[in-house]
Amino acid sequence: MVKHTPTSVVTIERFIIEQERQFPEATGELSGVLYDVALAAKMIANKVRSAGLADILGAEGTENVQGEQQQKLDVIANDIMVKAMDHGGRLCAMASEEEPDIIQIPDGFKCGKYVLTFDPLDGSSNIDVNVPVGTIFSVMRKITRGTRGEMEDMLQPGRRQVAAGYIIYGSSTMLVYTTGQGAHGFTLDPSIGEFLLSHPNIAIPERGKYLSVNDSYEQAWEDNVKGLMRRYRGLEGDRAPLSVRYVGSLVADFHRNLLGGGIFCYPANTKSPRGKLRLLYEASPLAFIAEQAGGMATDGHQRILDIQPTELHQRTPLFIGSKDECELANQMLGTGALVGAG
Ligand SMILES: O=P(O)(O)OC[C@H]1O[C@](O)(COP(=O)(O)O)[C@@H](O)[C@@H]1O
Ligand SMILES: [Mg+2]
Ligand SMILES: [Mg+2]
Repeated sequence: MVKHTPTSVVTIERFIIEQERQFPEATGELSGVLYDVALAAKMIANKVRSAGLADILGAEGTENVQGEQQQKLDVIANDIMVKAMDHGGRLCAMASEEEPDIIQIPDGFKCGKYVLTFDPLDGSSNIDVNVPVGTIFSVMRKITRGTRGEMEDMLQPGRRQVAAGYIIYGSSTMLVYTTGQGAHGFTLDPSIGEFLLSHPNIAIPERGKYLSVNDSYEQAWEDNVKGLMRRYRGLEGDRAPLSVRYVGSLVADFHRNLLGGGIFCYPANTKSPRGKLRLLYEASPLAFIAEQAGGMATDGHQRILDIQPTELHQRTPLFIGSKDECELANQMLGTGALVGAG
């Protein structure tokens, strides 16, 4: 792989090609999928940036399959993703947080060998208050015969992902992705409209600094979860307390912890016994990134990437980020017993 100096100007397209060259058998189809995602990201970034001026804030007045009120930008971002991805001839089907069923490739367009699942706009509750939001995506290879995408192609464990990533629409727009060769970050240079390599080979600190959790659910947590949070906060055992940071946009909380070290937790609670976050297009893609950056992702009992999905919109408890904090989660939740100090 070409070594880039901090000053070399590397567009995401060039970086994707260099990665592809590592695989002589590569056809370029996966690279094509990543180009299309980068294009969709620029178009969504444009909408998010001027949302306040364009009357696209607020609720759409419709509900999605999760029973959530859809925001106008949820629907706009979903449309942009579908329209950017459905005619390139690389995908055979898609699935989105905002659509109940599999999104088939329209008749007349060529079907390809990949499936894409995505969360078009993550952090919807933060759209109207100008707090960072994101987009999350995951790519897997088609495993069934025939041209059309089937449920079986979607319901694959995360370890089968061939690519995954997210875009954060924050003070700058960044795209972070992996194809299993490390996790790399690109910053959108608005003056030229290009994603440029800014964070090659991201490595998450082994021991975290931040704890991201919505503890307004504390009353609804199991005792072992409460015990775990007391450990993270240094209220029990001899760990230094983590500093609490919670934006309420998974992508933004994850991104901070990926760069600065920390753990994002969305445990199950009596109201949401399977947690809130969706396995296929939130937990699995971020788990692939976390592991490629030297971190971990677990539901407290097993590796997120080993969970066999059974439903398109299934949820999972999520503990993701620095290795040290994730291992403590496994220790304390896996056995359910309160583990000794430290
Ligand atoms: O308000 P809560 O319960 O803390 O949930 C916040 C979580 O819900 C989400 O907004 C769910 O994602 P969507 O906005 O894509 O539905 C996450 O981004 C975030 O981490
Ligand atoms: Mg989301
Ligand atoms: Mg969403």
